[in-house]
Amino acid sequence: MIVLLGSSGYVGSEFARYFETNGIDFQGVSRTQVDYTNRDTLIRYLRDLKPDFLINAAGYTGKPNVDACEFFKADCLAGNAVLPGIIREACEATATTWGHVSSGCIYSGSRKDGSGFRETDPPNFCFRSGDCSFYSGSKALGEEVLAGASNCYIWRLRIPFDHRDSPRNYLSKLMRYNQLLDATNSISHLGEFANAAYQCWEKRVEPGIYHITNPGSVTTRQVVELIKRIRHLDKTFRYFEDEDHFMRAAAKTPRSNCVLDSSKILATGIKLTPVADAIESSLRAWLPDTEF
Ligand SMILES: NC(=O)C1=CN([C@@H]2O[C@H](COP(=O)(O)OP(=O)(O)OC[C@H]3O[C@@H](n4cnc5c(N)ncnc54)[C@H](OP(=O)(O)O)[C@@H]3O)[C@@H](O)[C@H]2O)C=CC1
Ligand SMILES: Cc1cn([C@H]2C[C@H](O)[C@@H](COP(=O)(O)OP(=O)(O)O[C@H]3O[C@@H](C)C(=O)[C@@H](O)[C@H]3O)O2)c(=O)[nH]c1=O
Repeated sequence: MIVLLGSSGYVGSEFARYFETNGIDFQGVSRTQVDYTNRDTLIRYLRDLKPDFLINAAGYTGKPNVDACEFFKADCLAGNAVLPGIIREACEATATTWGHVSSGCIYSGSRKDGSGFRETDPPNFCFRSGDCSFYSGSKALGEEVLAGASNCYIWRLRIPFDHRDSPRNYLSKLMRYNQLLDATNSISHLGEFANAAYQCWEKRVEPGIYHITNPGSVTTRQVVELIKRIRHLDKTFRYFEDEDHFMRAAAKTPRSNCVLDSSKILATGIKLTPVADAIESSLRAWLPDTEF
């Protein structure tokens, strides 16, 4: 059986859906049921339950976006930097193998030759490198806390999207923002992310860091072209002149826009659809949310 921390959240709900769809036995856990932010409580819980595997989909993202992390720094550090350390200690004390949902937002740009960052590249959008968002800094710290953990997968997710219209879905955001930042990004189909992360455990892939982004990268303009062509949206999309304009007009903190190399996970045999194809199928299967 799998323990799923943070099952009430956007990413946690996707893992829960995946387990339900595939008939996989799991227990979703919320802090209101078991205070998994307390190490002794978590150890007791794991000793009683003896799960085969634990997934940490809990953390602090800020709502509606990472700008909010600039105002709730203690929550952000507690959820993203301290909590992974508590889970590590509890999993080591109970010999539980586990996986942690991290973020690719600890990078900015691409490698000097234009290729995507690999898992071996040090973060360049974190507290140690200087300019970064508080969110990204806290996620990079969370990974530092996990350095050397032998029984742990670190899965880097980025700017999730799928066919479900939602305030957290990147495609929904692009359809609704008043103005867009043109940037180049590697991004993750949320369902494929949950599948690939679980497959790491199922196939007993070597623990360590994995970029789980759909192969390739896309510019904002390319995604908008797909939205226009497939969703026939009657909207004029406007763009910020540059990042400075974006920062002045719409953001409190800089965003990570980056390209990641996902060849490490692909080399394990785990499949991910090329990014443009994954976006296209999400838009074709689009489930609009009229209340949002
Ligand atoms: N959404 C995104 O765009 C991306 C998210 N991620 C990472 O995925 C993880 C989950 O994100 P997402 O599902 O979007 O987040 P949500 O806010 O939707 O859900 C996170 C869940 O974490 C639990 N939690 C535990 N500690 C805290 C805390 N200190 N503050 C807030 N919530 C806490 C809560 O569950 P409960 O109270 O029920 O226990 C909450 O529902 C995070 O680590 C995030 O960094 C990575 C890349 C992209
Ligand atoms: C606010 C805003 C953002 N953008 C762009 C900037 C960026 O490229 C993209 C996403 O920015 P947002 O502010 O919507 O989302 P943001 O909160 O930065 O999203 C991030 O959340 C955390 C939890 C992660 O880990 C990331 O992977 C990523 O999903 O949209 C616009 O084009 N226009 C806007 O008005």
